[in-house]
Amino acid sequence: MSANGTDKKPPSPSPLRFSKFFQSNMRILVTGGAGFIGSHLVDKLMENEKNEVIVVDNYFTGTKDNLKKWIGHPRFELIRHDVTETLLVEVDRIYHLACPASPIFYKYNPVKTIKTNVIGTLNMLGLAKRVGARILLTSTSEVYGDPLEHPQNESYWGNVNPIGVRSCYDEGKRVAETLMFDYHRQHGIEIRIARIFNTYGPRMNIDDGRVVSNFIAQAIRNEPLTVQLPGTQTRSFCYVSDMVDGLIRLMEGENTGPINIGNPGEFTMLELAEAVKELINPEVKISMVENTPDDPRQRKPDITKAKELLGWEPKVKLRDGLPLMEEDFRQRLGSPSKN
Ligand SMILES: NC(=O)c1ccc[n+]([C@@H]2O[C@H](COP(=O)([O-])OP(=O)(O)OC[C@H]3O[C@@H](n4cnc5c(N)ncnc54)[C@H](O)[C@@H]3O)[C@@H](O)[C@H]2O)c1
Ligand SMILES: O=C(O)[C@H]1O[C@H](OP(=O)(O)OP(=O)(O)OC[C@H]2O[C@@H](n3ccc(=O)[nH]c3=O)[C@H](O)[C@@H]2O)[C@H](O)[C@@H](O)[C@@H]1O
Repeated sequence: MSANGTDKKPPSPSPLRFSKFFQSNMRILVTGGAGFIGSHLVDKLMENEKNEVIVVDNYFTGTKDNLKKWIGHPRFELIRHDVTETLLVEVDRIYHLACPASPIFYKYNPVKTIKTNVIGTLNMLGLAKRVGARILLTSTSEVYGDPLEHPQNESYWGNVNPIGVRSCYDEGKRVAETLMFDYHRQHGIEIRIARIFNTYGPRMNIDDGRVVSNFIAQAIRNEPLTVQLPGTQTRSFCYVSDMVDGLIRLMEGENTGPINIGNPGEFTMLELAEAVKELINPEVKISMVENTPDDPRQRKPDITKAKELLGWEPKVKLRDGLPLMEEDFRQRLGSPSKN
C-alpha cells in the first residue's frame, strides 16, 4: 500500500509521448494558462529550457496578451479549447487551472461554471489516465465555505451552502477534488491538489470584481474604494510569484495534498482599503456598499502542511506586493507612474 492509500500503479505514458524526434524532458499542459495565475505559471515553467509548455484556454476570462512573449517560441503552443470538450495531447504533467475565478465571472453563467469544474476536470483526468500524466488541480479555499474553524487546515470539511449563488464554484471544486481522489484510488493516477487562498498580482483583470484589483483600479482612477459590508470580513492575500512557487513544489513533490497554499497574513476589507489608500492614493474616499449573498466572513490558511511537506512559505508581504501590482495597473490604465 503506498503512502497515498492505493495499491494501483500509475498508468504508463502513451507510446505517442516518445514519438517526437526532439525530446524535451518534460511536456507540460497548463489549462487556463491565459489567465492570471496560469500565465505567471507559464512564465516560470518556460524559464526551464527542458520544459515544453502547451496552454489550452477558451479566453473566457483570460487573454492571449498575457502570453504574448511566448507566442511563436519553439517550446510553446497555445490552443483555443474549452476543457468541457475532450482533448488529445501527449504530456507528462497537467496543471489544471481552467475555471473562472472571480465571483462576478463564475456567477455569470453558473451552469457553465459547474460544467467546467466537473466535466472539465473529468476530461483532464481522462487525459491523465490515457497518457500516464501527473495532474494538479487548483482547488480553492472556498471549499471551506463560510468556515466555522479558524484558521482553516486541510482536515476541516467546510461549511458550504449547496444551493447558493456561489455553489457552482465551491461545490464544483469540491466535486473536482472528489473526482481527483476517485481517479487516484481507482486508476492509480498521480494527483496533486492545491487549495489556493486569495491570490493577487499583475495581470489580474482590471474590472474583474475581486477586491484587490477593484481597490487598486479605484485608487488609480480616484474613485471611492467600494468596501462591501460589513467590512470586518477577512481574507489572506498571497502574491502571485509565491503562489506559482508553491504550485510547482507541490507538483514535483511526493504529496497528493490537498495542501493549502496561501499567505496567512489576515486583513479585514477595511484594513485592506486603508493600506491601498495609504500606499496608492491618500486622497481617495472609502465607500461602504452592499455585499453579495454567502460571502465568507473570515478566511486564513493554516500552512503547516505546506511548510513541512513542501518546504514552502510565502515571501512577499501585502505592503510589498501592492505597489508591484499598482505599476502594472497604471501601465494598462494609461495612468502615469507616481515616480
Ligand atoms: N486567484 C485566486 O485568488 C484563486 C483562489 C483560489 C483558486 N483559484 C483557482 O486558480 C485557477 C486560476 O485562477 P485565476 O485567478 O488565474 O483566474 P482567471 O480567471 O484569470 O483564469 C482562469 C482561466 O481559465 C480559462 N477558462 C475558464 N473556463 C474555461 C474552460 N471551460 N475551458 C478552457 N479555459 C477556461 C479562462 O479563460 C482563464 O484564462 C482557477 O482554477 C481558480 O479557481 C484562484
Ligand atoms: O481564495 C479563494 O479561495 C477564492 O477567493 C476569491 O473569492 P473572494 O474571497 O470572495 O474574493 P473577492 O471577490 O476578492 O472578495 C473578497 C472580499 O472582498 C470584499 N469586496 C470585494 C470587492 C469589492 O469591491 N469590495 C469588497 O469589499 C468581498 O465582500 C469579500 O468579502 C476568488 O475570487 C475565488 O476565485 C477564489 O477561489
